[in-house]
Formats: sequence, C-alpha cells, structure tokens
Amino acid sequence: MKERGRGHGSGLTRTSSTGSSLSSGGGSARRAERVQVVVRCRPMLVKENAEGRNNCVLVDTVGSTIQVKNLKQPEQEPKLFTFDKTYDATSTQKQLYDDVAHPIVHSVMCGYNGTVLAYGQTASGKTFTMDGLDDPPEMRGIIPQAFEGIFTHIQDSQSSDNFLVRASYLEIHNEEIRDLLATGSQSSSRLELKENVEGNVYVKNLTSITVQSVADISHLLTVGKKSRSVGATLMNQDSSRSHSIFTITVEASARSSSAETDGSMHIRVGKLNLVDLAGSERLNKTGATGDRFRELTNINWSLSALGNVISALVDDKSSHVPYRDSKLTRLLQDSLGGNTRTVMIANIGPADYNYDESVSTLRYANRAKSIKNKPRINEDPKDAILREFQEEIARLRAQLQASSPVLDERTPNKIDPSSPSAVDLELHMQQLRAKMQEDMEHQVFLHKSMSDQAMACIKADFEQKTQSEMQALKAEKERSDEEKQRIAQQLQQQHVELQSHYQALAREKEDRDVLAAKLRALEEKLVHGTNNDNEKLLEKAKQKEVELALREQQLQEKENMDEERQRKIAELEEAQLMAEEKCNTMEEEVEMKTRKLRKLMARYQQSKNDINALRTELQDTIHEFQRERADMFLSLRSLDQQLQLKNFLIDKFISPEDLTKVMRRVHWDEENEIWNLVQNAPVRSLPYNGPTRVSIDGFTKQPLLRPNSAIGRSRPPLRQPEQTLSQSERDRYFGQPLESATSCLKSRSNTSSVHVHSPRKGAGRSKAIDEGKIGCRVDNILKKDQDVSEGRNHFEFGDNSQLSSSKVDIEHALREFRVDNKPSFTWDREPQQVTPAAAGARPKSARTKQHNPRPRTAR
Ligand SMILES: Nc1ncnc2c1ncn2[C@@H]1O[C@H](COP(=O)(O)OP(=O)(O)OP(=O)(O)O)[C@@H](O)[C@H]1O
Repeated sequence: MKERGRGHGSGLTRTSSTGSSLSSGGGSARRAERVQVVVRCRPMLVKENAEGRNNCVLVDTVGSTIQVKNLKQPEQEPKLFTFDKTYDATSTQKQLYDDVAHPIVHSVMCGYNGTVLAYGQTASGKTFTMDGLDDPPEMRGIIPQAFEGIFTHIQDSQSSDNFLVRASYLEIHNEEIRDLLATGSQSSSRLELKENVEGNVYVKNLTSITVQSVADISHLLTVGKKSRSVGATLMNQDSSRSHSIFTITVEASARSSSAETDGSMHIRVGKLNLVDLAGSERLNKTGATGDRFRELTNINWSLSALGNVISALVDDKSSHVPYRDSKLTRLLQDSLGGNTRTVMIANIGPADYNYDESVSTLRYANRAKSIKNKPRINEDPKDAILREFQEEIARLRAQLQASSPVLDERTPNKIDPSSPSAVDLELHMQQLRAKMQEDMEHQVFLHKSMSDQAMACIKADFEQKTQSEMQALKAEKERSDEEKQRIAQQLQQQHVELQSHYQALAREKEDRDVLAAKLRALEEKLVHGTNNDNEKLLEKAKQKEVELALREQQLQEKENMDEERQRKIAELEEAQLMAEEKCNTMEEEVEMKTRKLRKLMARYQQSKNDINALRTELQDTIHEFQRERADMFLSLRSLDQQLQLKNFLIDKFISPEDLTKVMRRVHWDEENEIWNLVQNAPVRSLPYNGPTRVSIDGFTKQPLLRPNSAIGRSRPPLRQPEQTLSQSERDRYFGQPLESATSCLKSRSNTSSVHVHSPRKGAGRSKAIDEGKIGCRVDNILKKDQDVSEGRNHFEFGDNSQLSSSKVDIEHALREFRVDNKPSFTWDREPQQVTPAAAGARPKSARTKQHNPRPRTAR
C-alpha cells in the first residue's frame, strides 16, 4: 500500500492499491449459494405517459413473478418469469435496500465479499436504484444507504473493535478503466488490470481513500459522480455511458469470543462492490453516431461478454468461462462464480415499446439465477492494512512510553550545601564589623572612667586582639574568595550542562510530538465501536445472526418445499394409478382407463404447451439473435469502412518504404491491446524488393498500385513523394516538416484528382478488396462520424504522438477531400480552396483547426 496524501475534510487518506487481495488468507468454508436475482419495474415516465405508451408488464410482488405481454401480438401468451423477489412501481428505495442490500452489507461487515449489481436497458432505473436522488432523503439509493448501514454497524460495535474503511470508485468507459477519485493528471490516465499470485484481479494504482464517517464517504461519491461519463441519448437525458463500480473495503479487528477460540484478535476483511452497469441499447433504435456509436458498441460488447460468462457459469457442459473477454467480466470475476455474495437487480420499464428489451433483460436475469458462488469469510488475510496500522500504533506507543522525560535523573549535580556560600561569608564579615564597632564603643565608654595605665594596657590588649582577628578574617576572606571562584566555575559548568540538557529535552519533545502526531494520524484512520454494553451487544449480534439464519432457512425451506411438493404429487399420482389398476370390474376398469386417458391427455396437453412455450422461446431467441446480428453487422460495417479509409490513406500518402520501416518497428502490446512504435528496436529482417504493399498480419507483398483517376483525368504519379521520402534518412513519421508533405500533396494535386471507390457500395468495396487495399492498418484515426441520413462520412483525427507528423499530413490532405456516397473522392486542384460540397462534408472544427484532437467525452 502506498500513501498518496490527504484527502478531503476530516482526515481522508489516499492510498493506491498495488495488488492487495482481499480474498486471500484463511477463511471459513461455506456451502455454495445462488446469486440472488430480483427485478424492479419502474413507473411510467412523464415522457412515456405523454406519448401514450401502454403498460405491458404485470408484477406479482407476493408470488415474486413478472409477466410481460407483447401488445403487438395479443394472441401470444404473456411471458412469465419467477425471481427471488419482484418490485413494482410502488416499491420504495428503503424497501429495496432493506430486502436486497442490507443482508449483503451485513455480510461485508462480517468479513464476506458482497456485490450488488444493477443491470437493465438504458433508462430502466439502474442509477435511480443504486444512487437515487440526494433529496428528499427517502429517495436515496442503495449506495448512500449502504454508507449509513456500514457506519451504524461500526457505532453499534464494541469500543474495543477497530475498523478501517476504504473506498475506491472506477468506471469502465470504452473498455478503458478510469479512476473516478484520482486528481490532477492521473484522473485521465487509464488504469491496468493485474492479477496477483492467488489469481485475484485488481486494478493497479487505483486510488483508495480511508474514510471515517458517512460524510467523508458521501463526499467521495459526489466527487466521483462528477467525473463519470454521462451523456444524453434518445432514451435518457442523463444516461450513464460507462459501467461504474464503487468499492468499500471494511477491515475489522475484533477479539474472538466463542468458547472454542482462544480470545485472540482477528482481522476480517469484507469488500462491497456496488455496480451500476451502463444500459444496453439497440444500435438501430438509438440512432447513435460518432462517439455515442463507439460507446454503445463497447457497452453492448461488454454486456454481451457478461452474458456469455453467465451462460458459461450455468452450463454444466461448459469447461471454460470467458472472463477475459472484457474488463467488466474480469473485474466481476469474483462476484460471478467466486468468493462473493451477489445480488443482481434487473431493472425494466413498463412501457410496451420496450417489450423486446424487457424480455431480453428478464431472460438475462433468469439465467443469472442459477450461478453458484462460494462466499467465505476473509479472515486474517496476509495483506490486511489494519494489521499494519495496529502494529505501527503499538510500536509508536511503546516508543513514546520509552521516551518519557527523566528530568530528575539527568539534572546536573547540585551545589554542595555544606560549602559556605560567598553571600554567607559577606554577611558574616558584616556581623563581625558590627560587633567590633560595638566593642570599640564600649571601650570608649570604659576609657572615660579608667586610669591612663589601665587604658594603655587595655588598648594594647585590644589592638592585639583586633590584629589577630583581622588576620583570621583575612585568611577567611582568602578562603572565601577561593570558594567563590570554585562556586562560579561550578555554576558555569552547571549552566552548560543545563543548556545541553534543555536542548536534549527539546529534541526529545520534538521527537515525541512527531511520534504522537503519527500515532494520532494512524488512530484517526481507524473507526471504533462506541458501545460498551457487552450484554446488549451480544444480544444484538445474536439477534442479527438469528435473523440471518432465519432468512437463509426460509429460502432453503422454500426450495425444499417446492421439491417436496413436486415429489408428493408424483407419488400420489403413481399411488392412485396403482390403486386404480387393482380394480377388477369392467366398469371400474373402463372408468380407470378413462381417467388414465384423461390424465395422459392432460399430460399430453401440458407437454404440448411446454413444447409451444419452448418453440416461442426459441423463436424469441432467434429473433433476439437476429437483432444482435443486425447490430453487430452495423458495427462491422462501420469498422470495415474505417479500415478501408485507413488503407486508402496508407495507399495514397505513405510510401511502401516508409510502410516497411514502420512495419519493422511496430509492436503489439498484448497487455494494453494497442500497437506501439518501438524506437531503436532491432530491425526485423524483412525482404524488400521494390515497391511493395505490406499488410500488418503477415507482411504480404503485392505490386504497388497507382491510385485510380477520376474519369477524364490522368492518374496521379506516386514517384515524387516516394523520391522525397527515399532521400530522407529518417522515418517520415519523426520530424519531416509539414511543408514537404504539403508540397508533395500540392504537386500531386496539380496532376489530377484521385478516384477511389466508395466503401459503401458493394461493388466498390469488393474492387477495393480485389486491388488489395484491405490489409493495412494505422491506428491514428480516432473518430469517424457517420451521418447516414445525409449520406456523408466525416473523418476526424485525434492525438497520437507517435504518428503525429503523418497524422498532420493525412489531416491536411483530408481537408481537401470530400468523402461521400458517390463512387469517387474528389481532390481539388487548388488545395487551399475547399469546395462547398467539401465544406459540407466536414465538421467546422475539423476544417478550421490544423490539429483536431478527439473531443472529450461529455460528463
Ligand atoms: N423507481 C423509480 N421511480 C421513479 N422514477 C424512476 C424510477 N426508476 C427510474 N426512474 C426515473 O427514470 C429515469 C431513468 O432512470 P435512470 O437514469 O436511473 O436509468 P438508467 O437505467 O440508469 O439509464 P442509463 O443506463 O441510460 O444510465 C430517471 O429520470 C429516473 O428518475
């Protein structure tokens, strides 16, 4: 795990996953359980009501069935489907959450992986079900309600339990994975899928942010939603053009409390995937063009890959599950047939004009019902981040304790209290002086009353005494001066010691502050339970477990009862038949046989009905298949046209030598599924004998064909651009000035116009194929806008640094071309003057800009 800075508000922490797998580690084994499938039918939209659409869906919420009637063929029986639960237009967001998502959220808090996946046609209510509306609160969808569910669970847990909650948000748009929480330049970069040693798929460098509250995680959802690819379609004003996955990872550490366990701390890691798939749409129904066309092709492709995975999972004979067919199926690998509790919510609309799509959605969902997963608790996985955090917190705490201040021990030696201080000595001398003064005054008083002799005696005595005292005092003073000096030295030394001690203390305090801040930051990332009432908690946990067990039991019982009922009916019928067979009388026999016959007739009728139902189903499937085939054909045709355009451009503007050079350097990047130009690559030996056309997939050679001319005009020579290019040492793609290409084009334009066959005409296409124009590919043309109604094709080019100068050449040339349904391309003699027809054939932006990068997806 790699820290990438702080996020919003109260301590969100960004991390990037580098392969953490949640399903690793020991886990308690569980029996296989079915993917739960529920269906929600939204109410009629205002637009649909205004258009006078009829309702063709009948939802039975009690019997969990749903019937769809084809109002165009009233004689046809309605199609009946049974699911785990069905919800009609009156269903509330809370009802959906409580029934469908709450059990999954609860499982995630216990260490299971869980997935809630919304599937359905465009505008069927997937985003409404998953995200809902912010206001009023009861309109919030499953995702915001799950946030509350998770943090309420944490609050209700014991205060000794620690939780680490992380969130990530990604979208798959046009088969590219984008990080919806990334900031700056990273937000537009596409991410790679990786697989770790345990075979778990993860997204490399996906931002994962630690959150501490509902507000934190809701903020992430809001931020991510702003970056999501959304666009208006004929059917939905705010249609999601990508599949989105909001993932919440909850790591919980709790002491095991059961009698069998040792009471040690365990970490459980649950991962909740909240998936809002992009809506399926028929290509011919939406009239999508340009970017929308490309998006739709990708959406339908990945949804059909998901359908194939579902089919393979429920088909006992199938030994291979094609998870690798799309990014979506790879990311959902664990949710479909893996270690995850999964609920699929199939959304449909009630309007009759969506009959086909609704039936198709219900069929898709019906198949998913049979998928079996094997969820298990992810206990003590090796790579749990919570464990790392807890170990780090313990280490920091120990470090902090060890470094607590020990001021007393380290205080420098105190001054010896027995040694007389200089102050005391001064005081002592002053007292002595005062005493001497007093003595002298006393002597003067005595002197007045004594004889001279006595006086002389006393004086001599006094002087002697004074002298000796003075000497003693002097000696004392000398000692005191020495002492003073010693004390001063001692004081200075102590001062130095104190200084260094204070410095050490300051350093220590800084270290402690850093440690404390680190500890605080780590502790802040964890969320704790707040409940200390153990008995209440245990009771609550038990109650929840009982509820969960009850739910499971009810489900199991329902399944068992169905089986039992079927078995009993068969047994009774058998017994009745046996008893009846024993009847002796003719009458009884006749009666019995009549009954038998009736029964057989009933069975026959039933079988007939079944066969009819199967026949209808087969017809529906064929119908559906044909529709899909038509869609596929449309996309194929579009791709074919693009291919022909690229071939045409290669033929006209890239010399065979250049092409050979490029072919020697191109390399297919398996991982990213793109072609790259490898610079300084060892040159592959490729025999080249004169003008050659090369196809990417085999370096086949064909004689170079000069371009055809328009009727009545001479054919343009290829020699001049060839010469220009052959004189150049370097690849034309790296640095050949634009002017040379332009002049080359101009000189070619002086000769004549170029005539090629329109790719739309069958004869033209086959001729192009005959002439070997198909077979080359350059992937620098990024957009083709097909305006079918006007019968024109627009071509635009995007940024591709590796082929930039070649792209500019081609773009420049295209500015002078018009491509339309007529069986020829017209190339004006004067390239700067675009004919009115050509002007109509190109979007304005493409004509006015020299370099026209691919327009960004609308968000
Ligand atoms: N249960 C519902 N109750 C009321 N309105 C709903 C319900 N479900 C969907 N809608 C409305 O239907 C419209 C389309 O819904 P939504 O955008 O959720 O569809 P979608 O399936 O996500 O479409 P797309 O795949 O194009 O993104 C929205 O205006 C939404 O408010």
